[in-house]
Amino acid sequence: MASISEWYAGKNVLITGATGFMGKVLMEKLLRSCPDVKALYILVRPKAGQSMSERVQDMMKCKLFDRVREDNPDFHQKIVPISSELTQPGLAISPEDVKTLTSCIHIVFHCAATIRFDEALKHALQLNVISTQQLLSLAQQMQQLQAFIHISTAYANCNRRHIDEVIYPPPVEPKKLIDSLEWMDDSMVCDLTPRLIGDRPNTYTYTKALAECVVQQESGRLNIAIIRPSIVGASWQEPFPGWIDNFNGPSGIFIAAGKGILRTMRASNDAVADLIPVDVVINLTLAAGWYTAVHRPKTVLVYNCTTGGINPFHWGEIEHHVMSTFKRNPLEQAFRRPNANITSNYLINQYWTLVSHKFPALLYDLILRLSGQKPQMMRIFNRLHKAIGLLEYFSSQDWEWNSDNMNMLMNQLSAEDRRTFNFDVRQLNWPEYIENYCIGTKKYVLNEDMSDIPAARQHLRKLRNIRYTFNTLLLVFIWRVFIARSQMARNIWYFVVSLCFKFLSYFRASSTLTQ
Ligand SMILES: CCCCCCCC/C=C\CCCCCCCC(=O)SCCNC(=O)CCNC(=O)[C@H](O)C(C)(C)COP(=O)(O)OP(=O)(O)OC[C@H]1O[C@@H](n2cnc3c(N)ncnc32)[C@H](O)[C@@H]1OP(=O)(O)O
Ligand SMILES: NC(=O)C1=CN([C@@H]2O[C@H](COP(=O)(O)OP(=O)(O)OC[C@H]3O[C@@H](n4cnc5c(N)ncnc54)[C@H](OP(=O)(O)O)[C@@H]3O)[C@@H](O)[C@H]2O)C=CC1
Repeated sequence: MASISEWYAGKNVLITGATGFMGKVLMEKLLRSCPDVKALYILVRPKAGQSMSERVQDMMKCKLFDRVREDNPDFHQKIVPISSELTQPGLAISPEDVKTLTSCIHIVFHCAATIRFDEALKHALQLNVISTQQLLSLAQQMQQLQAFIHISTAYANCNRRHIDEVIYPPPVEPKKLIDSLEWMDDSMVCDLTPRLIGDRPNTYTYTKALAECVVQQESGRLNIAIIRPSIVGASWQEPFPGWIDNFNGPSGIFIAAGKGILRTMRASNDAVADLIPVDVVINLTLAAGWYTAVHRPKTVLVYNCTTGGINPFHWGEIEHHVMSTFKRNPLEQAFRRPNANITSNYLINQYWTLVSHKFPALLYDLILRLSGQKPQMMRIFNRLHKAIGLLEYFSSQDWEWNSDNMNMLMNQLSAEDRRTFNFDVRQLNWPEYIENYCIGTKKYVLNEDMSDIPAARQHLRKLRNIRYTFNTLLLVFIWRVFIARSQMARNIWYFVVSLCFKFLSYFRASSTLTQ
């Protein structure tokens, strides 16, 4: 049987969400490991004042594509951008482009979604559900289509503790919800949202669950697979270790901890941190594309793409390795020395939030105000607290995912494919992975140079000296205010000092006797 790379040779691939984190890694891997792929059609919209082509050109200059560029400097010729706004009717694809896509596409990877946890329900529904429905309708018209791969999330059913590789009944019939929300104004939808999402934590997981149901309903004549990754993190091996380009999920938390901003967070030390490297997800996705097209399973196969059941690692261990990496490889211009602790205790967390977040922020803003600058620290902390609040649900509990289909797929691959499209997370060395992940946030998210580490260390030493000076001044202040003003406090203080003195004298005497 043809290898995976051979199967992709000569194929036209359609990718949505190609400008996103996973979409880019998917494109890179396809271009590098399947060099004979015919063309990658990518649906892109203009954004932030940049046209579609400017965005695509910028994207291809990205460091992620360095290895592909080395192998084939003309790789951009294989990329065909198609203008599309997924929230518009017909995905806003021009009739000519529809004609091209329906006549030539062999496989579709649907990665686009809004992954924000605070997304308004109407928008999340529009993008994650209705666009998926529209893309499936387009796919139905594709004459050469062999497989449609939908990227979902392992947390689509996070209201369950044990999650099998099946599509669960939806919380509501998607069509009914779409029809109802159509006539409601935004404030009505906003009021109704908590009732609708029920025991799910946000509109993201809710709409991703509905999208799975839509995929099943529309699966009719199509060959479909669903990939459900857990928390997608930096790359493990490919194209190089530690590739990451955003603040989503744990990345923003790691950065905030490395910068010394985040000192406390509610998370369970013993809960499994179900992180999955992005290259693992992409390798599995490409392999699932091949399997779906070649073996044409009778039902929609769902692949839970997780690590917890195979090679578990816990949030407490993550905290330890993140802190240790940032102490050895500090980030530039840290606010304080990195020292974050996670706790599952609400009151302890509230206490440390007050002492280690709010108080230093107020103090820093006061200094900024006094020096004529604009206060900013409290604003940063308010945003951080909002983000943490949205993530805590996922870091305070664990889930069990069945990953039989991932194992089945691995067994279907030849030894060579298993190496080229490696998704065997049993080999993942977590401490090494977390170290590369943290260094990746430094290099690729914050664009910091590794050669500046000595200066960053020097800055940490300066912060340590400031802290010692501050603590000494605080002690003197406490002494002045509380001790020096009250006779009783003074007596207690002299008593404690004389006790210490006696203790020391005793020790000195006993140590001279033993010599
Ligand atoms: C010592 C460490 C110990 C570890 C402890 C445990 C850590 C546990 C952590 C996590 C585990 C759980 C994860 C579950 C995952 C589920 C899996 C999936 O299926 S999907 C993927 C997940 N999706 C998200 O992660 C979206 C979350 N993000 C949002 O919903 C929004 O970004 C939100 C509400 C957090 C912030 O919204 P706004 O409107 O305030 O800000 P905005 O527009 O997003 O960003 C503005 C700027 O701030 C940066 N930013 C965003 N998030 C940041 C952050 N967390 N820290 C710092 N900067 C951040 C952005 O890059 C942006 O920068 P510019 O304006 O472009 O320059
Ligand atoms: N990251 C994670 O931890 C996890 C992600 N997933 C799933 O993986 C998939 C990819 O996630 P990820 O790459 O991290 O997400 P990103 O936010 O990085 O990328 C989202 C992509 O969707 C595109 N998109 C969003 N809105 C529109 C629109 N209206 N029209 C056209 N395109 C649009 C974005 O384009 P643009 O650049 O124009 O905004 C971008 O390319 C999603 O389906 C997500 O649910 C699942 C589990 C975990």
